[in-house]
Amino acid sequence: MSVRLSTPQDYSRLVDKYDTWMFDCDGVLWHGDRIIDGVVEVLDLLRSKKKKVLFVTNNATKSRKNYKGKFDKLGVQAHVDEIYGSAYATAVYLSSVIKLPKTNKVYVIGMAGLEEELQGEGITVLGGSDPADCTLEPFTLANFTLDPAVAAVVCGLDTQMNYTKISKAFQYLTRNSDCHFIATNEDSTYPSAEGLLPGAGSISAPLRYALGRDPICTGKPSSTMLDCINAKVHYNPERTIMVGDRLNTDILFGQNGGLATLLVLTGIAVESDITGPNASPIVPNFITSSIADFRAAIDPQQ
Ligand SMILES: C[C@H](OP(=O)(O)O)C(=O)O
Ligand SMILES: [Mg+2]
Repeated sequence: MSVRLSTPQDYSRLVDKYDTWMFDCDGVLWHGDRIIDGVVEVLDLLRSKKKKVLFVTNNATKSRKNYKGKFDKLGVQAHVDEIYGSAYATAVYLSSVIKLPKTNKVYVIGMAGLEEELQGEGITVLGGSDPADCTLEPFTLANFTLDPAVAAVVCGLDTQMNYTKISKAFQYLTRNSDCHFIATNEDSTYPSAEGLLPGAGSISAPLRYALGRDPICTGKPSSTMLDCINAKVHYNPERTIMVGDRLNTDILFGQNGGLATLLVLTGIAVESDITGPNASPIVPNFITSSIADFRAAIDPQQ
């Protein structure tokens, strides 16, 4: 049963109870490039109380460095080592978990931030933002030469998705049975500033359907993202809380990692997801409308 936070004591007690706060980004801190009201004050409150703050996003369109630029632009204090994205988790998964040989290459359906993180791990990338692949020209196999060095296909949110990219990825995944199929994340939608848009899960869907095969997912709720954090940050899971807006990624990620979970209703999840006949079986520990509600925990005497 979830606890609905409501009184100033509820918020101040939660702040006191947890030392490490992991925040999802889209739908919790911002919608696109529009910051959610109250976020700066509440993050400042947590930092003033010496809380560890981490940012854990499934959005693979940006690298950690890109995100640092976004935080700076939005006036949110963040250090690049506090930022964990599914692009980074995917790069670490390829380099350190499956230990992809550096002679191999990766075909990417995704954007520059994902390419940057992969290249940061010494991985050679094909596709992605390459103009030759970002085309609406008809794709024909007669004009395609398979690169035998490609040993993995990575699929993330790609606003330049097209038939050429799906077809090339399909060739790599069907003509080489050992080729890894990896999705940065499986969010069906994501909350832009103007409303919902198809997410990375809707970008990999055509490939899944054509292949009849599911990818390995490296983003939330997969433990890969938490493994990346564990490799860099020391924290006590019992005094750590994951704050998210999507039940089947953020809250499930927190539960899988043995963390407390707080659902906010400023992003994907809506009231009917948590109450009523069609409520999700994924039940957060705590629920509040917005991160801004924690302003009630800011001592007016301070
Ligand atoms: C929605 C998700 O980002 P997050 O909410 O994990 O920051 C994504 O952009 O697919
Ligand atoms: Mg989110």
